[in-house]
Amino acid sequence: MSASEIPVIDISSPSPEIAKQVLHAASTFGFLFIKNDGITIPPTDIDAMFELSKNLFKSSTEEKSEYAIHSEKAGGKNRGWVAMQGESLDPEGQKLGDPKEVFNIAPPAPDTPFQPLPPNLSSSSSLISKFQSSCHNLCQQILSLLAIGLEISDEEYFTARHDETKGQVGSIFRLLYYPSSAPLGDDGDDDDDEEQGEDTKETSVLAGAHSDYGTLTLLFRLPGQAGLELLPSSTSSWTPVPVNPSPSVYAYPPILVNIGDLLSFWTSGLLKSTVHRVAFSNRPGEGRGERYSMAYFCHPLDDVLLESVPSKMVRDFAAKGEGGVELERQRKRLGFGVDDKKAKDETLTAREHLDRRLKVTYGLES
Ligand SMILES: O=C(O)CCC(=O)C(=O)O
Ligand SMILES: [Fe+2]
Repeated sequence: MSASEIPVIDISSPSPEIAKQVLHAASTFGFLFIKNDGITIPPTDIDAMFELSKNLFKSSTEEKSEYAIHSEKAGGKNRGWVAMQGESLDPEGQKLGDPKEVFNIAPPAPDTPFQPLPPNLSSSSSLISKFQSSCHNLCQQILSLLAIGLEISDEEYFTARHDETKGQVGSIFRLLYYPSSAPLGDDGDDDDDEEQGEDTKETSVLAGAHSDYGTLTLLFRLPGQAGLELLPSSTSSWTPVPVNPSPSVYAYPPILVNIGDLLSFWTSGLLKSTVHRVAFSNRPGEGRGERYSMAYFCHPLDDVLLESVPSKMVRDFAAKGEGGVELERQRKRLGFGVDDKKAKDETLTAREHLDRRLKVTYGLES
């Protein structure tokens, strides 16, 4: 496939026809663009969030490390700051962690104070929570279209399972920063380059190959800072995805959406959680500029089960033998270890699944 095949869909007037377009993109590419009409997620908010993110990552290591990921100060598990090489999205393929910094912000839960934030974020907490709710609302609109596209009789099947007013969800809004680098060639760490894979002499991998853990991800990038590449299951070559597929048509870059592992599980693999990475091609003698991105990872309520959705289309797909939850698990290398009897034999909840993925990503002990 080529990235130009990923459709830009206008969902401002939802209809069964639009639902089919969303379903088609989700089951073919696992990626789609949503047209940003300027209202869905106001571009001024996107710009303001990027400015906040730049200020945050420019602050000193001492300031950021006060809010270290998983720490009490940062509000607990999966919240707060991840230092350079602090996480590995592809632990089997990469020896070193990703050369990026990250700050994870959870959505405000009912009756719970906003997670503690460093001063340069907390002074804009109303912008952050407005941005998070715009993202959440867009995810709900897409989920509603997917339920219609899949002909699930309960059109609220997905949205009810992502209703943030009903309890704790695993969603995370993530700011990402990939620092610039000096030209490669004489850094003396050839061994590490080799460990990272065959093509790293020509390509620096900034975020290792992975699929996202949750339901849906919304991804925001800056013009001139593309970097994202997909590995469609039908091919073995990495396909770059532009920030704005058609700048002359779309005044605002459309919002990139990708299907996460949970939607893939729920639909026995009919919807594709496509493997992707962030890479930069090294031209001899040239360094790499810094890169910023933001990802909103939409997850369900913690107690939602990883079970098949009631859709004839999903049952028919699974019956053809192309899909199935077990197969999906193997494809995504989600055998959580031979000792993990529960993951093998029982239906996990969304929270149990997320905790297992985080454990692998961060090398957590419990
Ligand atoms: O930085 C990007 O463009 C993508 C990051 C990503 O795929 C992720 O954090 O899951
Ligand atoms: Fe990702």
